[in-house]
Amino acid sequence: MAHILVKKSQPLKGNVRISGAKNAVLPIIAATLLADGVTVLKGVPNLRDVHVMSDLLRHLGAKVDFQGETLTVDATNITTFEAPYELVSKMRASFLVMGPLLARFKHSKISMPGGCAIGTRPIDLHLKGFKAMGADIDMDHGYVEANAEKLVGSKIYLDFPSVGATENIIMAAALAEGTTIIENAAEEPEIVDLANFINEIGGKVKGAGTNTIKITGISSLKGAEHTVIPDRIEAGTYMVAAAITKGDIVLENVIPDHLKPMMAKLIEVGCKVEEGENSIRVIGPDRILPTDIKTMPHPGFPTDLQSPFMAMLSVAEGNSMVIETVFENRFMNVPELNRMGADIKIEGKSAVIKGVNSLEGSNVVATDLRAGAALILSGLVAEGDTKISEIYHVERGYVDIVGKLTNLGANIQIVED
Ligand SMILES: CC(=O)N[C@H]1[C@@H](OP(=O)(O)OP(=O)(O)OC[C@H]2O[C@@H](n3ccc(=O)[nH]c3=O)[C@H](O)[C@@H]2O)O[C@H](CO)[C@@H](O)[C@@H]1O
Ligand SMILES: C=C(OP(=O)(O)O)C(=O)O
Repeated sequence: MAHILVKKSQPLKGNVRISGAKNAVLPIIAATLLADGVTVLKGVPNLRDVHVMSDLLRHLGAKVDFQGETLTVDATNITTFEAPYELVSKMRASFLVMGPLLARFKHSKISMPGGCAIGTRPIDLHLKGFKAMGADIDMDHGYVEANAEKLVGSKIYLDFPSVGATENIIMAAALAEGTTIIENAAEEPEIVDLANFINEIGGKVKGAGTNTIKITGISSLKGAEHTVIPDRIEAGTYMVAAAITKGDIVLENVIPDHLKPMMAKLIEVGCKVEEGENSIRVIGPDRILPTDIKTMPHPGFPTDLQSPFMAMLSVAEGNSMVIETVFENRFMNVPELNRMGADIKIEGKSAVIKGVNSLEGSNVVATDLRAGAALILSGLVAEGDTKISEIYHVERGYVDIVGKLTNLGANIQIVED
């Protein structure tokens, strides 16, 4: 098992190219199951989660080839509709194959994704959507089995704008008979990218990016070529890296519109932010100013950047508050930050952060993907060595984070234990 060793670093400076979005490409790979023929995806990030999703599609019988940033899928001949525990337990997004399999083959059996470090993460809203379209759902021995004679378009109101449920229902509806309307749908940019992809393969999805999405079912879909949007969460993490190290970083390959909540907060904490057409420059202040953050579905502040922002606020000049409203257990990194000398107290959904003057390098554990990124950011400004273990979490979502930070001047390396 390897760990990441971070030493106190100089202000990070230079350009960093942002990779394709993990949370866009995973549902899009699932959606390739809807199409006959070959689909070519460009700008695909070389991440552990992308390899897991590729393996899952191969298990189902699809041909998948991943070279550089191009992923080619031919899902014309699917040989099984079952996703086993071994593959689903590696990554919750595996459950996104249920909608497309059900739509195309009227049958699907997927291991129930369990909870994870950040919360219980039920799938009731996904299933509510499939049932409304006419599927029978059975739960047995840890598996969810869905069967339908045919899927019929329906009006579905989501109790919460779940990203995954919105995606799974869009994919199921793409090949259903008639029209599906999703109300209180998630509005994240990744939903828009999925809808664009489905339209490129011949589908009819309207309204993605708003809270009402209308999908008109089509009888069959054909492969196409699509370029994945840049990763706004990876981008936000490098923006915090500039802020916390008093650095000056230009992010290339970003869509500034997707980063509005992050830019607004960074300006509040004292950063200078310059927006280009496909780039953003962030210049960190001498000392971070305190602020409050409340995570919300898009276009609110994203929960996936809550831990990196908290790491930054832990060294602010004053007190901040972070309220996590999306996942019930996303403060797992707090004890680790406190081990590094941060002063953070949790009260229910809120974390009260007393800014400290400095952090101390320690042995810490990456409890989840973004918690791991937060610890790397803290390590960049902590006195001494920070040794972060369980780094496979970080590798799920950041392409070559050690290489990209090193290019910006960070003192960071992977050490094989
Ligand atoms: C692969 C991917 O894209 N992951 C992202 C996706 O996760 P994911 O799609 O799992 O997140 P959701 O939007 O579905 O979850 C948001 C909240 O809704 C709850 N819920 C969800 C579904 C359901 O059927 N019932 C239910 O109660 C969840 O427990 C959670 O509290 O969106 C999250 C919210 O922006 C991000 O943090 C994740 O990075
Ligand atoms: C929570 C995340 O991902 P996942 O939904 O794949 O666990 C994330 O990207 O921060």
